[in-house]
Amino acid sequence: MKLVIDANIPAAEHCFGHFGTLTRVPGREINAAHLRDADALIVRSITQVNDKLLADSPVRFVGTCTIGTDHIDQAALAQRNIDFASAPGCNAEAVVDYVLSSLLTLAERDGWLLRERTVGIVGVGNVGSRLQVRLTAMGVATLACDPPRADEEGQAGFHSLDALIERCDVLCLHTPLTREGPHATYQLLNAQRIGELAPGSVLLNAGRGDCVDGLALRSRLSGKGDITAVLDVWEAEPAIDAGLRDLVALATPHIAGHSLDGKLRGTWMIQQALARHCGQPSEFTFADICPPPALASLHLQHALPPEDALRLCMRAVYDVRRDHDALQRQTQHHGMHKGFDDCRANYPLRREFATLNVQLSGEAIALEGLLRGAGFPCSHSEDF
Ligand SMILES: NC(=O)C1=CN([C@@H]2O[C@H](COP(=O)(O)OP(=O)(O)OC[C@H]3O[C@@H](n4cnc5c(N)ncnc54)[C@H](O)[C@@H]3O)[C@@H](O)[C@H]2O)C=CC1
Ligand SMILES: O=C(O)C(=O)[C@H](O)COP(=O)(O)O
Repeated sequence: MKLVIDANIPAAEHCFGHFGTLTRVPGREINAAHLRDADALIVRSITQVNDKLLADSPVRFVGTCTIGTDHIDQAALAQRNIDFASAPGCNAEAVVDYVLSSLLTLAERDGWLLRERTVGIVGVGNVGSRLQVRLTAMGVATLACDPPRADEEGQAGFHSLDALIERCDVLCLHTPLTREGPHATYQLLNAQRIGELAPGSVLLNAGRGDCVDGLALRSRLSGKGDITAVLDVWEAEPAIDAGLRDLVALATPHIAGHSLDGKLRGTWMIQQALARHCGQPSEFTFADICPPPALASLHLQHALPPEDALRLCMRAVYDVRRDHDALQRQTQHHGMHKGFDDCRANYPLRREFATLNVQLSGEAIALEGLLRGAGFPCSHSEDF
């Protein structure tokens, strides 16, 4: 079997080598010529998989090691009888880590407390529901908006987007990009809704760039300048709008889900799907390919203000400011397209909160509920 695979997929040889010959190509460069004699195509989110790409190809399986599928023309695949798999939820925990890191960083910078804010979650699927669970466990009020789920499950527990805009201090977008249907998300946050955001509110988008009208956001930020934005995803990636980048409090290059754990989980899920496609048993578990973290535990032994304790643990694992600084630096030196993609291709090793065990003793034991809620496994230690 011949496989064409995005060069930026970790553990590719380990997961796919036993299926046949691998040709590794940077995701944005994969073209029809690469697929002329390929049997399977394995991508991440930056390869547009459509009729044009598949026109002369014998490919029978396409897998994307990502949650999002808006880069895949699934109708074109179905028409050609090509088996398709994505990796739902693979990096959802990493996105939640990103959101918490961002909100706690802004809270510190601007002098507010997350537990005193109401967070609106738009799109309550794998990412949004995990975010809601963690925030609730941390004592933070949340409101959920998910009209497709509300249609299916009933309205209880769901609110309209307009209600969230009216009632929330923070709005987090975790919707897929869809352009058709009653709940299409293309420019869900349009100029009118951006205009309605209350002064002092925070808008965070870690779904897809096209769900927010970037021009309207730019004009609100540069005009009144009375809201704060966090953007991980952008219109026209990788050639993002420099003006908007400069106005956004935390600007990152589509890396919210880029934990090693999340990427490996995506690779592993697609390896399983390819094994099913080939009628082969899957040969290894996720634990076989996921290495132990370099930092496995830390010990807190004295009382700390709760959000300081959270930031301490969080930054031992992941600090969103590093990704913000890298995007500024790389795009200023290399231009938008190259700078944005370089940050992603050379992304430093990042693990998830769940890989850090927080040992607690003395007065710090009182922090257990909060830290567990935020996603850190905790244990008690009397050894120090
Ligand atoms: N920034 C990043 O690195 C990452 C971004 N993503 C993006 O986040 C999106 C969401 O991820 P998951 O939660 O795992 O997907 P999911 O498919 O589990 O959940 C998406 C939810 O959004 C809801 N939804 C659809 N249209 C809506 C609308 N108009 N208003 C409100 N809710 C709506 C759906 O009903 C569903 O519950 C992905 O589709 C992907 O585009 C995912 C992973 C990483
Ligand atoms: O899973 C998704 O959906 C994502 O957006 C990915 O985490 C983004 O990763 P890349 O494929 O863009 O590296």
